[in-house]
Amino acid sequence: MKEIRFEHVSKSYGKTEVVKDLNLTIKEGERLILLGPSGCGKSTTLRMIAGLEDVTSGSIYMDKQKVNDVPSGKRNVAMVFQNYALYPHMKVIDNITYGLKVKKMSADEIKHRTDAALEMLQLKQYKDRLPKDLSGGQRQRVALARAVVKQGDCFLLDEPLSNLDAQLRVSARKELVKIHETFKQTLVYVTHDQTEAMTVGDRIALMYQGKLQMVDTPDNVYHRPANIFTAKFIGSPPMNVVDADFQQDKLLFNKQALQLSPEWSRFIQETGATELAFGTRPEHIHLSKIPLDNSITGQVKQVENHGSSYGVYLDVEGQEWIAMSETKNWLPNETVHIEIRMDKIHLFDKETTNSIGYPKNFYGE
Ligand SMILES: Nc1ncnc2c1ncn2[C@@H]1O[C@H](COP(=O)(O)OP(=O)(O)OP(=O)(O)O)[C@@H](O)[C@H]1O
Repeated sequence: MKEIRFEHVSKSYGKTEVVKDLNLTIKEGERLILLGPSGCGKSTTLRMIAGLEDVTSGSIYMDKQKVNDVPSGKRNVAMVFQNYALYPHMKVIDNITYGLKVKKMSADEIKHRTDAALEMLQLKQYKDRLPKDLSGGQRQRVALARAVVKQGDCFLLDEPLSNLDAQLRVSARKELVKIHETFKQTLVYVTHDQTEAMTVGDRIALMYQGKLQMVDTPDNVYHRPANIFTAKFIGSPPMNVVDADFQQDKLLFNKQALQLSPEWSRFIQETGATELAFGTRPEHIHLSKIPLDNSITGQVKQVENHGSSYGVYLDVEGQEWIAMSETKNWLPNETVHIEIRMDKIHLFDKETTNSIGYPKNFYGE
């Protein structure tokens, strides 16, 4: 088990910097998720840990050792790739044991480790098959078994579940967490799927355009997003983030106003912010056909069926909002009253896009 530390790490391909001044400590034994949209630099970051990519500037440490110049084979990491990278001409058992044989491990130790991995990943009955005769899910389990038997210090996974169907992903996700709880290696997991990140991660490191946006627990990333990008990336449908003005104890949307709680108005005054972006999650909005206390109005644009609830798109003073509703009887162009959970709001500095923070003792802290 090892701590992995990035100190001012940047990576460029030619003139394009794809990872920018990354400072991140991955704690020994934790499950850290590298999350972000396609092309944000997550795979490159993982490959730098594995030693499959050079670092352009800065340093990577594993515990106290700087590993920039340590070759991949000497870093004691096990990696699972998105396409599994199994040897097509080798049986399952040989795929799993190959790396151990290359390392000249004793036959007894190889058998011990392999039997345990076959058992854990329910692969015993497939051990003599070739990869082409396995389903996607089974191949994925072989790739995991091959990584598990290495018993490396770090377990690196690059979108390991992306080739599986939705149901298999859920069971594979649980299996992975179980494996990790057995071995407790430092686990770094790349995905662009926020559900996977929320369910598997002890912490999530969210990246965008090569820059780390926030690193924190799934709860904090969801409830206390550090900036507008994080607020909109996490959560589905995404958080509404719209322009608002602050005046005394009110938030103004053009001529309409929402009353703030005394804690929030004091807090905003303390920060001195006036140009604000206001955030509210679609599930924290309640729609009504009749006027409500502390509400504003908007016009219904479209209703979308989400299965268990309906997404209602609204025009509020020229800005688009989305609210979740349990009912679908909202008519296009109808004026509706919008009530917001004022204890669950988010405010961002419009210029920097960073959260202005939250009043002390808010959410019962
Ligand atoms: N060998 C390479 N040469 C040039 N550019 C590269 C190379 N590898 C990656 N890139 C570029 O670096 C950027 C980051 O790529 P990376 O694979 O790390 O992104 P990612 O976040 O993992 O994306 P995805 O989820 O699509 O795999 C992308 O713009 C990509 O095109």
